[in-house]
Amino acid sequence: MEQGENQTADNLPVSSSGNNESEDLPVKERCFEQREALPGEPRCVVCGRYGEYICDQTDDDICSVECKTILLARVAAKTKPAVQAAKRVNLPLGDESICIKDTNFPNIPTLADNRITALRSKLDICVKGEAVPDPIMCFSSCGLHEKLVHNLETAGYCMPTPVQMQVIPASMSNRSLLVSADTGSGKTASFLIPIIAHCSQVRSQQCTGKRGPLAIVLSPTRELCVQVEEQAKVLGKGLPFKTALVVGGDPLAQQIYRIENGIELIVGTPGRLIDLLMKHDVDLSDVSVFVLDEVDCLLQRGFRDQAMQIFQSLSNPQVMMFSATLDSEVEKMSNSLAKTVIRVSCGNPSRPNKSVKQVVIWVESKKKKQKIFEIIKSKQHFKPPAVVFVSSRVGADLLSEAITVATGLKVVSIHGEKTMSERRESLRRFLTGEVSVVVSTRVLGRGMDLLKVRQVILFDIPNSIDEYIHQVGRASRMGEEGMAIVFVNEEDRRIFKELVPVLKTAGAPIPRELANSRYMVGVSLGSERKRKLSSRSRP
Ligand SMILES: Nc1ncnc2c1ncn2[C@@H]1O[C@H](COP(=O)(O)OP(=O)(O)OP(=O)(O)O)[C@@H](O)[C@H]1O
Repeated sequence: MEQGENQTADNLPVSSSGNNESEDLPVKERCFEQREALPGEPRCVVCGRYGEYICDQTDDDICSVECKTILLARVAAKTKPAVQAAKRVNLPLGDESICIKDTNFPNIPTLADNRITALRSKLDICVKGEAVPDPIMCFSSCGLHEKLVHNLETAGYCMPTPVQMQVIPASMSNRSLLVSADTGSGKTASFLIPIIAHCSQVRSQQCTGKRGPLAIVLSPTRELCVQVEEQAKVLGKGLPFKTALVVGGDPLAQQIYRIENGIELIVGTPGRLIDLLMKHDVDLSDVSVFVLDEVDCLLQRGFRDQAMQIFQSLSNPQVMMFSATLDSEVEKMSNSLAKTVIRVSCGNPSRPNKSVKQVVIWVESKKKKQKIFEIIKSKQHFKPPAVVFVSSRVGADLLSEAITVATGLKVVSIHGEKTMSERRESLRRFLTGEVSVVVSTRVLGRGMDLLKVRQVILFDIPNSIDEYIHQVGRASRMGEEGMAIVFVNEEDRRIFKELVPVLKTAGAPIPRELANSRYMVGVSLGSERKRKLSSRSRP
């Protein structure tokens, strides 16, 4: 140990040089307790904050016990031959061959800051915040456990998507994040990978047998929770990583039993999680990661109070918030969850996915059924499996029956009034190809990864442009081409002013009745240009 260092908890030497005040203060346990580095001060090699301490095993500057643990895990992972830390990869856009800049792998050639900026710009990544970690170009570059890298490969994740490139290193530096990225761009794995890495690392270093949850993911719908939990299980296979699904409609007792038996991650809807926490004493003191998936929805009235209540029962967690649609209102509200966030924006969020062709048809309400029957009967226009979105639960049941009668096809409906087992069964039948059409309320509108679906029909256009963007997004995953057929008539006038500019930007034909509608007065390309500029100026 160097002279002038104090031995402290966890064998972390505290440098006393130049900072007499810190001598009496305890070593920072968590990264977020540390302040940002001032110009010229040492920076933590893991998170970039003030590097107040020196890691005795590596001689690197670090900010806290937490970052020391991460650093040592990375060093250990680096020495394992199976983890290829310095793999050369081609940029997905362009023909440049570059390596990852990772301050924790000093032997890897790094990119200069201006090239990092160019790389972000090429990948359509915008960031805002202090000392934002550089993007990674391959999964193995951030010291992930060998098994996790293997699981990613098995799942077919050869390289990270742009949102993953930026979010994974930022999240692994324990920074809170507000992320917007296109529908179907891989946001789920961008928070699951760091969660799995964190949980398995904590467990492998833990001496006690205590296994209270370490992370919570909140999602607005049961179906989305089921999907996220399933993906978490796939990616965390073979690691000390267990999950609990906490959603309404499933027996509460089973959920409590599972948590009591030791898990790492809870995936749940706000209502059921609150219910569980009120009725049962779940120890959340070890939860250090809190994810709000579809954050704009979770911060809307109806969910907001519950989400905040859950947040308040945690002690200073790292908060990660995601959606394809974020506006300034959500940004403001997100400040009450995390004070200093990194803002990441990838692709073209708050716009319908470019890979989905939008076909808007003006149809009077009484003719809508006839129109959808025609489409479904047409070999040229019907591209099953297809999701039909409607606005009401009764409407979903009636329309699914009507389609079956008119076309002879097997159709199921999914909405919030059905039991959980009915919803699961209908989704199973749809996903396995047993039925080719599902009629759903907005329950399937957000986040659902309906892999083979390339066609959605918005029988009833939703009330907000954000829900529109999410529903249209079900027709494409990872840039695959899809189609959204949208029925519109004067009853949908509340959305006209937002819809038309969105269609114009996408180059989608606008029905004459919509373009000439008296509810369109005052909407011009000028206002659209303003909107584009303001969204571009956002991070
Ligand atoms: N790195 C990757 N390589 C290959 N496939 C990936 C990768 N990351 C994610 N995927 C797949 O891409 C699909 C879309 O991912 P995901 O559902 O996370 O999108 P999303 O951004 O959350 O979309 P939405 O906003 O609609 O919820 C999924 O099928 C997922 O398994």
